[in-house]
Amino acid sequence: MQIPSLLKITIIFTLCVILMGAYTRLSDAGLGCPDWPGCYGMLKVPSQAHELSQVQATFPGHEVEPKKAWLEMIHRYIAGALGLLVLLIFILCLKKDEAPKKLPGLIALLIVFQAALGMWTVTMKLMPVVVMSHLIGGFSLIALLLLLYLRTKPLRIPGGDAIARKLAPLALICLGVLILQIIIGGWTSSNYAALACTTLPICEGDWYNNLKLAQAFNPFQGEHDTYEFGVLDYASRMTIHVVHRFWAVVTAAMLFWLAFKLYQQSQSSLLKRSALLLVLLVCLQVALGISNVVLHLPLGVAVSHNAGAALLLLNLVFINYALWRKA
Ligand code: HEM
Repeated sequence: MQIPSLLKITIIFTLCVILMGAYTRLSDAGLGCPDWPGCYGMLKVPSQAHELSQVQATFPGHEVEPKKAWLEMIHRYIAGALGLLVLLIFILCLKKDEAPKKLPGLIALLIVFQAALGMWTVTMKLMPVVVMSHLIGGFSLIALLLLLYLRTKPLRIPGGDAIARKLAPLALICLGVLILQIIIGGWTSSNYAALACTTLPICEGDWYNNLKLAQAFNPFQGEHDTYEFGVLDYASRMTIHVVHRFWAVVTAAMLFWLAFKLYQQSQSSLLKRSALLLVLLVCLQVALGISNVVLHLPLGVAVSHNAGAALLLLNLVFINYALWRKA
């Protein structure tokens, strides 16, 4: 199989792993298996009588919840399969003279680090800074895979669009703004701050005087037996939520501006289509964010909000690549 085809499959597979991770976390199944890499020390979820009595002996006080444990194990197995795909891509790139070497090497290192973050997510009992880093690791992985795909593909992307090329710095700033919004989103979900503010357009009560920025964004939250369901007080959670909403306004405005400029100035139909897709994705993402609040975080909407963020990131990586690429 050709490297670009393999990369295409791997990118789609990575999106599935990211969504499965979000589904697992939102189903409160992140600690479905309290150990790593096995589940209660086994390759599959313990279900037989003798396995359950072994669990009682090695994990006293723990009760196996099959649904949660399976979600966690399926996520681990498909993430393992993704690791093998990434390794295969790395080997194929090493073998092929004209293929890039550094980028696949970086991706291979990233997936090893991502596996370590997956382990720490469990062993450090859902510590928010680890959970958020794991989410960012997944997003970085899919973005770098797309970059590699674009670099290995015989390109039909315009490189000589001199007018649109002037928009490259704006596109890069927009990418930075979006990445920050994704990080704040990850911080919102890993601190269980989604429902700390349920009115629109801003929070209930005297929210402005209750903002606690320093506490809300302190990555060190002290020692706790578990961070499941969050350890921050209400005001800090509300602050995180408010910042995510405010930065969403900045993000949406910047991305709309980029899309408008790109559509207006680009000579290429591919870039014009990317600009239209950007507008569509921003509208969808904001609508899903608002639905998260109004409908009290239904699983399907929350997972779709995660997918929307990943697609926005991919679109902006593509636009940046097309604009920054040498003619
Ligand atoms: C460009 C706009 C936006 C982007 C890129 C974005 C991105 C994200 C990301 C990446 C997450 C973490 C998802 C996860 O951990 O699975 C998140 C969470 C969240 N976002 Fe947004 N978001 C945007 C706009 C909004 C808006 C406008 C609202 C509400 C008015 C909103 C409400 C939320 C809520 C409530 C969560 C927490 C969900 C949870 O606990 O799983 N977002 N966002």
